[in-house]
Amino acid sequence: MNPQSFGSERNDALVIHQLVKQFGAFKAVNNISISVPSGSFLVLVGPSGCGKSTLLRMLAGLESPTEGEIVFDGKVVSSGTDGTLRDSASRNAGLVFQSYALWPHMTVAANVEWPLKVAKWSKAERAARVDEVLGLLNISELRDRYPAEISGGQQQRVAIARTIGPRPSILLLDEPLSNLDAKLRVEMRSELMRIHRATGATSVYVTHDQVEAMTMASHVAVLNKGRVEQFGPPVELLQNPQTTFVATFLGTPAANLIPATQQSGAFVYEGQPIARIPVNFSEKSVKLLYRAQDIGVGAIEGRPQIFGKFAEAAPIAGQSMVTAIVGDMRVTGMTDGYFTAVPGSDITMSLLREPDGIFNEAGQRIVL
Ligand SMILES: Nc1ncnc2c1ncn2[C@@H]1O[C@H](COP(=O)(O)OP(=O)(O)OP(=O)(O)O)[C@@H](O)[C@H]1O
Repeated sequence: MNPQSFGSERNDALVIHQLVKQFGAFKAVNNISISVPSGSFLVLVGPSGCGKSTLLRMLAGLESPTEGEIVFDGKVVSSGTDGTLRDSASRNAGLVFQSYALWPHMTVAANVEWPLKVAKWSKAERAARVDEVLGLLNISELRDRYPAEISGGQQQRVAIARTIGPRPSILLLDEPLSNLDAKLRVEMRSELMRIHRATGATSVYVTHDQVEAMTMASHVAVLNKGRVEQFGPPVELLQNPQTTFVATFLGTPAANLIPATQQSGAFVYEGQPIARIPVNFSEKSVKLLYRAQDIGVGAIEGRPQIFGKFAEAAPIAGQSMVTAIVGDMRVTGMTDGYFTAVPGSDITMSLLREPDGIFNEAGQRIVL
């Protein structure tokens, strides 16, 4: 398929088409295709080394693809086929890094003005735009300070102001909050969402923090070893993970997966029947998905039980999230109030409902 027509047919602002980035024989990005409409907030999430930054650097034009294409607003900006590599200005993309890299010898206002000068905006337009973006980021009063005279969180705001100044249609953010403390991170998350809406740009945001991904995204791509494990709206990924990797990577706490085998008409774990077998189901060995809220703490009459050793409990909104070590698994359930026990002591967990998904041994969801 021609990616250019693919992009314009779909009318999507960002189309990534069969993208590959190879370092020697190693494929850091291995055949990724994703497409999102204008104004989307696409989050790339995944464990360390899965290829998030490499993909973002290709979107920014800092790396060229080995194969495949990137299409912004219907225009091919990078192509592994014909070697197209537009620079970041002509691809109308703005990049915010983890490290803010402000120019230390320039004031806040001058830092924000600089890219507008480079883009040859007139003096009056520059002055108006600097006022506007400093206002948008709530840092107007810092305009005459130097980077060394403001806090880390304020520097981050300046870096964002500088990036959105030239009105990029695509905003690329590489773990921009990772240098901030926990409280500031949460505040800046909402701020970034507000700025995203105010600019109308299509944003691509890289993080390894799945909570950040789930709160901010309109679309999430979960990456694993250079490939997309699953792509979709955050709720869809949470409710309907297609692989055990996604099920255990997303969600707080992550879902539990209990191995089971078919024996005399039931799924059995450690000799105990724990779940019904769906009709016409042939797979012998499976992994059953249970949400933490579907696992109770203690023996509950009439429900299948599993036995382990107490590991830890964390209070969450009036409930306790209780984790047991069961064989070589961690199993997390919920109970009302504040739970405590001696680490290593025996604990019984009850499965309150039938599993919320069945996966084969290769980790793929079995569609019933
Ligand atoms: N210039 C390079 N040369 C060789 N290998 C590279 C290069 N850049 C990245 N890699 C490798 O490609 C893989 C993906 O790296 P990348 O930085 O994209 O991962 P990431 O998902 O962003 O990780 P993190 O969350 O730790 O930042 C890693 O195994 C990395 O070592």
